[in-house]
This record gives sequence, C-alpha cells and structure tokens, in this order.
Amino acid sequence: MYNLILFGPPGSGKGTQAQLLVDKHDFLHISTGDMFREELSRNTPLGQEARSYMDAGHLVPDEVTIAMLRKRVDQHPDVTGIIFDGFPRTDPQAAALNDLMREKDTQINALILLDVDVDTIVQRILGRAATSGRADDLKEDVIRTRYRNFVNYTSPVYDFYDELGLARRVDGTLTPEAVAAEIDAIIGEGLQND
Ligand SMILES: Nc1ncnc2c1ncn2[C@@H]1O[C@H](COP(=O)(O)OP(=O)(O)O)[C@@H](O)[C@H]1O
Repeated sequence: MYNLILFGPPGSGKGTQAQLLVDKHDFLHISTGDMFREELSRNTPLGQEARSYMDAGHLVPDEVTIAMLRKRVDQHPDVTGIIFDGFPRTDPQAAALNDLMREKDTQINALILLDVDVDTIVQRILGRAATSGRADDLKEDVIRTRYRNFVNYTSPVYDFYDELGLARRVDGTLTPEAVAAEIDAIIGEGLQND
C-alpha cells in the first residue's frame, strides 16, 4: 500500500493534485473538507456541527474529525493506496493517523507540502469563490483566518513527518502540471523502495 499526505495551506492545490493522482493511480482520495461539505449538504447532525466552524474558517474539533476519517478508512479495506487531503491538520490528528496506519499494518509513505505564499492564496481563493460556491471562500478575513490556522496548528505536522524523514516540499506556485510532475517523481521513488 502507498499512502500519501497532500499538505499545504488552503488554496495550495491539494484538491487539484489529488484528482490528477486518482486519475493516474488507483488510489482512494480522502478529503476531510469534502466530507464535511457533503455532510453539510445533506444536513446531517455532523454537517450541522461542522458548519459554524467551517463558515468562520476554524478547525472542526479533532474528536469529530478523527472519528469521521477513521470510519472512511475502515469502509475501504482493499485499496492500493490512500491520498489524504486536508488531514492531518493538527498534531493530535497526526498521532491518530499514525495509530490507525499501524492498526492496518500499513504506514504513511510521504507527506508533500505544496508551498504557496499567503498573498497568492488569498488571490486564488477569492478567484475561485464564484465557482466553488463555498461560504468560506467569499470573505478575505475568513481566508486569512484559515491561513493563520494553517500556520499555527497545521504547520507543526510537517515537522512531525520531517523527523521521520518523510516530508517533502514542492513549489505550489508552479503550474498544476509541473507540480504533478514533481509529485510523480516523489511517488516513483517511494514505489521503487517497496
Ligand atoms: N482535518 C481537519 N480538521 C479540522 N477541520 C477540518 C479538517 N479538514 C477540513 N476541516 C474543516 O473544513 C474546512 C474546509 O476544509 P478544506 O476543504 O480542506 O479547505 P481548505 O484547505 O481550502 O481550507 C476547514 O476550514 C475546516 O473548518
């Protein structure tokens, strides 16, 4: 099994790259943001709980997020690999993912940071707001809150994987194709080592 974490601030291109990877490999794509939006659109209790956090640009509490993620992984026991997109976003989430991988007799093979500066992020997200239909994409202050949460709570997760020798950085301001080529090269190294 090959398991990859796509990592980076909001608007860094994780969703775009995940889609390219799914088209190319037979990996399962798990986006916690997409899962929350799906719950929201079905107006489930989980969606209702997540809404206030999401609309303000805050993180949904770890317990809720971890339980949802775990359930999704459990639903797909036979996959050849998983792309984690938007998870883990805090140290407790990273620790929970570690436990989960160990339970399943597998591991995280790499974490790839899509590195993008904050001004580019604000421009990109405001630019996609019209088509994304996302409440949290419309206001610059909410976008900046999401970015600040990334810096404060999520970026330490990079160090967690860096200490394990698994963290890699890609320039996320390159074209989607160029970013994809770099990701392919990193996955290629990992697959050869298996
Ligand atoms: N792992 C997570 N932990 C806590 N909250 C999350 C997580 N993933 C998604 N969310 C919630 O869903 C929102 C949207 O997430 P996502 O689609 O990944 O957007 P983006 O990366 O563009 O901010 C986040 O702002 C947060 O409220």
